[in-house]
Amino acid sequence: MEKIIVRGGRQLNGAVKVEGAKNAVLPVIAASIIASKGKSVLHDVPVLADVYTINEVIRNMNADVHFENNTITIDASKPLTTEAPFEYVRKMRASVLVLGPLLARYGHGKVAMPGGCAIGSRPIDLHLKGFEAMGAEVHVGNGFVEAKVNGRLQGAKIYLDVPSVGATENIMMAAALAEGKTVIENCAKEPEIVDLANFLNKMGARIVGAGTETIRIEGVDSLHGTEHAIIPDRVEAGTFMVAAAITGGNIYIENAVSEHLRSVISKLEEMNVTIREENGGLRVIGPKKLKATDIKTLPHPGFPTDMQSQMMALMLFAQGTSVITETVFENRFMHVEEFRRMNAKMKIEGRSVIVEGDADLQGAEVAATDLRAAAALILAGLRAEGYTRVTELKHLDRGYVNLAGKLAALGANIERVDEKAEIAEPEAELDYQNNNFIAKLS
Ligand SMILES: CC(=O)N[C@H]1[C@@H](OP(=O)(O)OP(=O)(O)OC[C@H]2O[C@@H](n3ccc(=O)[nH]c3=O)[C@H](O)[C@@H]2O)O[C@H](CO)[C@@H](O)[C@@H]1O
Ligand SMILES: C=C(OP(=O)(O)O)C(=O)O
Repeated sequence: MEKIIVRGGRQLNGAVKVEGAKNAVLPVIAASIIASKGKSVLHDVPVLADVYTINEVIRNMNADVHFENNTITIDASKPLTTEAPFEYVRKMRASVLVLGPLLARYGHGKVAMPGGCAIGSRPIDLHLKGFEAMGAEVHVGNGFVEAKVNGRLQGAKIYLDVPSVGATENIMMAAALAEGKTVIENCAKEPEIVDLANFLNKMGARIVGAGTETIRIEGVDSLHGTEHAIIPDRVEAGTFMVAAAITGGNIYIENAVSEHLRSVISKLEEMNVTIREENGGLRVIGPKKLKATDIKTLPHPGFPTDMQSQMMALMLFAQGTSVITETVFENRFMHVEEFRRMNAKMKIEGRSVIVEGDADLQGAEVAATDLRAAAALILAGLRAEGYTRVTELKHLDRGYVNLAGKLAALGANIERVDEKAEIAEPEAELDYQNNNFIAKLS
């Protein structure tokens, strides 16, 4: 079992490059199986556990997948099988995104029903309602969801009760090959939706309006493989922004797209963090004193739930009390208990957490409860007193490429070790010339 050990107290400085976005590449890989002709070549693909999982899902369906040097080549032109078993869906809920492409191309798809996860119950009713509106028959039973249609899906007008990212993606992919026009109203507006629409359009789809609350899709008869570069990961960028802010450091984040990070930039600025656009990236400079603020997570362009726990770590060091309200997932506060192990003073009130600032945070052994919680605990460890040990790194590896290595390159005192190595290597080995930035900041 591996863990990350971080010792707080170092200011982070330097430059870091953001990878391609996990949440953009997963739907794009799922969409690649719609192509009945030609190969798709995807660039800037992050080397993540989730990418390996979705590659396995489509390989298992008979697609040829080759992943090397951040590029994936996918040939799905051979006949595919139309089933995704539980072993993949259990590892990664985004496996359910193959349902729309399968239904569109073959008139049939069967995927293990994704269960809930640490952040909430995460139903897929809106995906299924969309398929039904397009004429599919949907059956849920024996742990599977199966959708079929006789002939082609039919274009339809679909209103989403909540702007679900996954439902928008699944319906958009299905509608790309449906007969006639589909209109998705109250759809998700995330940058990853725009990236998927751009990919599908390069494959020959006719989609307009991605990034707004109404997407219009004119179905076409077939789609072909294409070449596409994945957009940069706004959540990874946001995580490094918090790393600069929490250590009072100065980090240049190459590839960070300010347009995708408006709400995060605005909240960090409220907390006194300096942020400048520079050569196609962002420079982030942490202040001497962070100011408390309040955050409410919302669908894009509101504040992203995937940055909620990292901001909670930052609020611990702000002057005053901050409040975080989580409106997207009903159970995304599992990390609060772990922060408390580090001596954080936090109170959960319904869907809000009241975070007491000026924390006297102390290193402790803590467990990641989801992938963003893993990052948040590491961020807190950068400024906590002593050693923080973060376990359950399988969550981190789903969504971050070498986070410990990248933070170390920026000056953090951080190591990833397996438990045996830690016993062999006493804490003293990890010690360093403490430049004590906390003293400088106060
Ligand atoms: C792989 C990927 O891109 N994951 C992201 C995606 O997840 P995902 O696509 O699963 O998230 P959704 O936008 O679908 O979920 C948002 C809310 O809608 C609800 N809902 C969703 C679908 C449905 O059929 N019925 C329903 O009620 C969910 O329970 C949740 O409360 O968007 C989330 C919200 O920005 C992010 O946190 C995830 O990182
Ligand atoms: C919740 C997340 O991802 P997923 O939807 O893949 O679980 C995330 O990226 O923070």
